[in-house]
Amino acid sequence: MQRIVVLTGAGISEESGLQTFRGADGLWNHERIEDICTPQGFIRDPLRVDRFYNGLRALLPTVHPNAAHLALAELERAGRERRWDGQVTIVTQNIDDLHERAGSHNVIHMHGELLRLRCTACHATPAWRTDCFPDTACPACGQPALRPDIVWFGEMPYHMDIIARHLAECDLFVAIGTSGVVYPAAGFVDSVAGHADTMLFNLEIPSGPSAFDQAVIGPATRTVPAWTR
Ligand SMILES: CC(C)NC(=O)[C@H](Cc1c[nH]c2ccccc12)NC(=O)[C@H](CCCC/N=C(/NCCC(=O)O)S[C@H]1O[C@H](COP(=O)(O)OP(=O)(O)OC[C@H]2O[C@@H](n3cnc4c(N)ncnc43)[C@H](O)[C@@H]2O)[C@@H](O)[C@H]1O)NC(=O)OCc1ccccc1
Repeated sequence: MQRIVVLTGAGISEESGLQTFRGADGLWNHERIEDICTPQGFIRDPLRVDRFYNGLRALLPTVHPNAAHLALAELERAGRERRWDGQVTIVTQNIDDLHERAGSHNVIHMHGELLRLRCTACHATPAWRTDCFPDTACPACGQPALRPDIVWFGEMPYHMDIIARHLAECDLFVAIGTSGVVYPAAGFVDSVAGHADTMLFNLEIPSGPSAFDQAVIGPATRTVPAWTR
């Protein structure tokens, strides 16, 4: 049984029409990380943070999974139906729902999900609704303590124990569409060195010596289906 862990970043959703963070027209070119993607920024100006994520939430119904998302979902299905002796686990840094909409089930959102909220009082994670604002009462405890269920800088990513187990057991680690700048995700390739082969699918070779055994350069909608076929 081949065990594959696939780490995905904003680059896999770029051809679906979702901006990346650091590309030419990246999200971080228009907003300061400190204002939008830190707990301090949310405390300082929750409406501004809400406006930013509502902008992304409004986009989501207008975009669709692309050939790279669909290829990964098909690979998972082939494993489940024993057409291939293997298992795929997707660990995504993305907060969009395109992997699930493509049909993938084994998806771990280490940085949270755009369509979820989290109550800082009772830790419930209700689904986001259009009529939700920072002062909306939590449906579980009634406290006005809801925030986006997104991992911001300085906060511990989700499911790190499950992710660590999958990384320890995998024999192939694949990274797709990520710049390898943000930790702990950027350190996963080093953590599997010695027990797994490693492949990178990206538009460009990241700077510095590549930690990957193999790099496949090009748009993910072309390179990923060619790899899974
Ligand atoms: C900037 C960096 C140096 N800072 C960090 O890493 C920090 C601090 C830190 C921790 N450890 C360290 C070690 C060293 C240095 C710093 C640190 N890390 C943290 O704060 C993390 C949390 C980080 C998570 C922050 N949240 C995000 N996202 C959610 C929000 C949101 O989404 O709005 S990060 C966000 O940026 C990250 C990078 O983005 P990418 O997805 O890689 O996108 P990017 O635009 O950068 O690149 C796109 C790539 O795709 C390629 N591409 C483009 N188009 C295509 C295409 N068509 N096809 C193929 N490829 C393509 C491009 O070539 C490019 O390479 C992703 O993780 C993404 O989720 N938390 C934590 O460490 O907690 C500790 C802790 C421990 C105990 C207890 C408490 C706390």
